[in-house]
Amino acid sequence: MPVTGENPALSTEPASNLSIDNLPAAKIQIRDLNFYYGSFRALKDISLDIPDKQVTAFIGPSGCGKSTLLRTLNRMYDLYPNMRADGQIYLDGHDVLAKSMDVNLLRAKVGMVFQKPTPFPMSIFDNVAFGVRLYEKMSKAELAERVEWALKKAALWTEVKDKLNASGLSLSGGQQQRLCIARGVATKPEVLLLDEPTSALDPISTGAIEDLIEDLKQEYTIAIVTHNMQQAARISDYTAYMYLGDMVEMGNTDQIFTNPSQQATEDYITGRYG
Ligand SMILES: Nc1ncnc2c1ncn2[C@@H]1O[C@H](COP(=O)(O)OP(=O)(O)OP(=O)(O)O)[C@@H](O)[C@H]1O
Repeated sequence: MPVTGENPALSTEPASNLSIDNLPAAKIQIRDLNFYYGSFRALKDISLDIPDKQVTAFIGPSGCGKSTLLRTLNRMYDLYPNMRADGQIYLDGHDVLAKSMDVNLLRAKVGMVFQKPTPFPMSIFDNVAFGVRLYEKMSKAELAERVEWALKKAALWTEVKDKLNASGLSLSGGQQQRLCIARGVATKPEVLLLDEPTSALDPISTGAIEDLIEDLKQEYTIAIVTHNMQQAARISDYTAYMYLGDMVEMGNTDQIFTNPSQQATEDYITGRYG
């Protein structure tokens, strides 16, 4: 990570809308973040910390800006000329929004898995090896070892170890999503962004991916967008509730689900919203 826009002063300053006791060290700090699609302001002065090696869930009604926030964290919007972010995002104190930020390196550190499984039209092995080949130089044996490691992490190895040359597209939906997670962890990112990763999956595949998230948080910082309130309650340590581009409240998941400080949060989680 190039040393650009370092701002160590931020690291001890918690964001003001957090109601969190003993928040672990922040991996990502977001301050006064606004995001625009053309003239439409989809994120409004968002400030929050994403704690290191924890699962943070983003919940809120459709269109409130959850995916936009996630995509801002690894600058997925960069290719679109009419989209822009202002404010500050720091990853370990490095300014993510700085022009000088190496975006490829950023995306190697901050991996993303999307709602729909998106395997590349290539073999299972090549799907997982894709990002590794892009970012690292290693021998064939080392690459094979890394692919096996990633497939094991994604709880897919036993199902595919005898058909690594088969197309990624030949797998079931749940397997394809675990393949995408394997591709996501293969580059050993520090942060994993999961945008509704189980919304297209059956309960068994969903359970497998939830177990996997629990396991992955030992090593990775995870931010997940989910519409499934039970899922947020089951797998996250912290929960942030968003509404119409605002960050209404963030807190310990138990506290948000049992004793939120905002009426709007309570209305949403108890199903009274809308
Ligand atoms: N490419 C785009 N161009 C213009 N506006 C967009 C674009 N993508 C999203 N928006 C708008 O930005 C706002 C936030 O959208 P976003 O997809 O982040 O919401 P969300 O909370 O993730 O919704 P959902 O839960 O339905 O996925 C919405 O008003 C949406 O219409």
